[in-house]
Parts: sequence; C-alpha cells; structure tokens
Amino acid sequence: MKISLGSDHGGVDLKNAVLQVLKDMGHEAIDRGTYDHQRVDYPDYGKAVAEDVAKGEADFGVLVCTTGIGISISANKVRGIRAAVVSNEDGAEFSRRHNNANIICFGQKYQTAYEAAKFTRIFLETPYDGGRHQIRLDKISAIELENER
Ligand SMILES: O=C(CO)[C@H](O)[C@H](O)[C@H](O)COP(=O)(O)O
Repeated sequence: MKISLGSDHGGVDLKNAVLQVLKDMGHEAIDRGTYDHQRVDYPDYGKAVAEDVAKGEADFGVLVCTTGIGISISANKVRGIRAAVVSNEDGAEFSRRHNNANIICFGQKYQTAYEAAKFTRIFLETPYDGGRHQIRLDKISAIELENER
C-alpha cells in the first residue's frame, strides 16, 4: 500500500518510527515532514497528508502531533477525510470497521513507537464493514456538502 505520513515538531519522532516500520513491512511511504524539532504549525502537515489521501495519491495516512488532536482536526477539514485519533487496539480496529477511517492519528505524548506501529498495522489490515455504517458515513458526507462555501 501507499501511505502518506506527516507530523509537526511534537510528533516527528513517532512519525519517523512508524515510517520506518511501514517501509520494513514493504509499504510505499510518502513523508510530508516535518523532518526535525524546529517549531512548525500542525495544520500544514494535516492538510498535506489529507490531500494526498483525498486525491488518491495515497491509500491511507498517518498523522502525529503532541496530542494527536490538532492535526486530526486539521485533516478532517479536507472533504472525504475521516481521520481518527487512536490510542488502543480496539480503536485501531473499529475506526476501520465502523468509520472507514482513512487516516490514523497519534499523540506522541501518549503512544510508544511499539504501540503506534501495532495500531497502524491493525488499521491497515482491517476492512470496512459497510452495511448500516454506510448510512452514517453518507450523513457525514452530507454535512460536508451542506457546509461547503
Ligand atoms: O499537540 C499539538 C496540537 O494539538 C501540537 O503538536 C503542538 O505541540 C501543541 O499545540 C503545542 O505547541 P508548541 O508550539 O509545541 O508549544
């Protein structure tokens, strides 16, 4: 699979760790930065990864900031993006099964590299259940359309 990854300065170490694991697993990775600990703004990286996924240039995205919150809010502003902050195995599985999430987000403050890699693997390997869940996702899409300028 092709995975786009991004983080701000608060998530760069965890992003780099997940990037390496994804490469080791044989995935193709697009690293949208940031690349060091210099202070940057998380919306720039949330947008870059979200647009890769929304345009079909990546199958899935991985985003990391200090808490996972700001960068997920940013990514979710892009039409068609369902970015989920995940902090356990169940969330990794159900963000895919029920929400058809296309970006997994982490808070570097809370997740070890081992956990983030495990949750990302579960996320990538879990299919969407469809069925009744599509009714809810269609309602989310309708909210997006109703609120477009
Ligand atoms: O967690 C974040 C946003 O939800 C970011 O990673 C920032 O680190 C956080 O906002 C703190 O910003 P700072 O400039 O590093 O103090």
